[in-house]
Amino acid sequence: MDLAKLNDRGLVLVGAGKMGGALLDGWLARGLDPASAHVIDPKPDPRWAARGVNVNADPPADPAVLVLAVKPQMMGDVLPTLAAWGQGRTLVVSVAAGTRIKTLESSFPAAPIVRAMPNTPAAIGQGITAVAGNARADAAAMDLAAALMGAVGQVVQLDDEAQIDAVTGLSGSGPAYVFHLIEALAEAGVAVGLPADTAMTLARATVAGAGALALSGDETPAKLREAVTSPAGTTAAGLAVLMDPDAGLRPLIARTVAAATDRARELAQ
Ligand SMILES: NC(=O)c1ccc[n+]([C@@H]2O[C@H](COP(=O)([O-])OP(=O)(O)OC[C@H]3O[C@@H](n4cnc5c(N)ncnc54)[C@H](O)[C@@H]3O)[C@@H](O)[C@H]2O)c1
Ligand code: PRO
Repeated sequence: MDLAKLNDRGLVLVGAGKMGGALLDGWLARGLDPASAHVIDPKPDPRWAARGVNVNADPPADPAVLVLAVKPQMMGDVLPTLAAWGQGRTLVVSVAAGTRIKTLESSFPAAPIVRAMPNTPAAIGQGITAVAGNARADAAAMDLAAALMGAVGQVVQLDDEAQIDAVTGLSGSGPAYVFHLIEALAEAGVAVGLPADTAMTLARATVAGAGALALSGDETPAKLREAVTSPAGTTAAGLAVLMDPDAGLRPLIARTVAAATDRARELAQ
């Protein structure tokens, strides 16, 4: 979408921390006029004001979109202060883990509401967001939400809000798993004899390059893996460890995603 379309009525972002900030970076880079962007945050990063975004000042009475990006634990304090935007003209988008549509509806009973679970690569337009709407979120509202999140990456529409917890465990938290993979690769490179900075350069570029290759064509990850693996070669030796059915990556990642999904369910309110 041309985010310039939001520029007439404005966008209000409540909570411009790591995720809200990543989204705002992405939207500003893709045509949102800083003068139409309004941040409400008690500890705003000075970069927003420096870029011409309105910070804690005179938000519009009926913005096109209200984006909630505070911690789920803060929602109880924050939602009652925002009820004036729940009249139905403003699309409410919450990116919070855990906070259910039902909870949001109690503060915004007349509003179209979309729960969205993005991830931080949105800051460079390479996020992925899953969305689920309430009954008032008609096709136009879902299109607006998909366009908003589509401006900063891919969008997946969910059939059922309950799936958002699993999305949170996979792609919401997932960038952290991948960053940890880079750390682990670099540390392993040092352990086998490389200087730390060289190992980090190699690890970072390997993960980024493999990720880009995985997205670039129709080859499955399995085919791409096989293309790296010469019979009886080095990769086969490494994968014998990594793909061990009991101690390898699969069971570890399964437990990792399950733990994050369980935590999203625990945060439910
Ligand atoms: N960080 C991620 O990768 C990620 C991914 C997907 C979803 N989320 C969701 O995004 C939300 C924010 O997470 P985060 O990681 O950006 O946290 P964060 O702590 O970086 O950001 C939260 C922001 O909210 C602000 N804030 C606190 N109280 C406020 C109030 N009363 N009114 C307005 N703003 C207030 C804080 O100052 C901070 O800037 C969470 O609900 C989280 O579940 C985060
Ligand atoms: N960051 C948030 C958390 O850790 C939600 C997904 C990623 O709770």
